Amino acid sequence: MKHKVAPSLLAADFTRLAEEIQFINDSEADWLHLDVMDGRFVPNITFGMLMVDAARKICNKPLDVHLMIEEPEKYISDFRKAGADIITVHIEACPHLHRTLQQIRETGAQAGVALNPHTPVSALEDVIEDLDLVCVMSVNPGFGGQKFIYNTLPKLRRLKDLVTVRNAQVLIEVDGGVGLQNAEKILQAGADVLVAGSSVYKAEDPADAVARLKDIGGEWQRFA
Ligand SMILES: O=C(CO)[C@@H](O)[C@H](O)COP(=O)(O)O
Ligand SMILES: [Fe+2]
Repeated sequence: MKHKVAPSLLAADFTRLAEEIQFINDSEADWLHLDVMDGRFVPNITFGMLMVDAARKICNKPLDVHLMIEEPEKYISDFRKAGADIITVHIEACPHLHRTLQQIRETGAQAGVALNPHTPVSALEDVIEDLDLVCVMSVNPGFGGQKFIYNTLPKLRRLKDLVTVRNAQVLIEVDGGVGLQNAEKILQAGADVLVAGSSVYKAEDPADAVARLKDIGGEWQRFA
């Protein structure tokens, strides 16, 4: 399966939001990634369901909503109604993760769980079958434009092994500091989805940046 690229709107020019969302339709991007932050789970506040709702009206590709919020279970149905296709919660914010994942799937959305850099892959052993996506954070969540944490690569290999051994239908997403300089290594370590904020939206030619990210690893993936 060819990997997916999901530009993160956080790095877009907010004075030209409609165009920046429309760009997803016109480029080779697979999904639009939306970073919801509450100022409690992470030390930053971004946007909520109104932005998801606005993006839904413009974007004709799946909306990948990354909830960096406490008590995400309170807002899942609102984000689904706003148009989220994939809803990802943080394992560190979910004392009843299994119930929260069921809640997401009951809305009809795909269920994702994100792991902060310090959270081990082993934390997923008992929920791997209840997931559609695992988002491996390769920066500490809260801000765009941070440096990729290289320990993420062995972590991805451990996650890929777990998914393979359990034959789980789970996509592995990597989020934070992803760009042309490291994408091939990330894909080789097992990623299926690259989230890319700054490396796409801050590029001179964002459509070309997406095309190049999509093109990486073409050969070894085809023969893998
Ligand atoms: O969730 C987050 C950050 O918390 C990410 O989605 C970033 O928004 C990705 O941006 P870059 O690191 O690619 O600039
Ligand atoms: Fe994100």
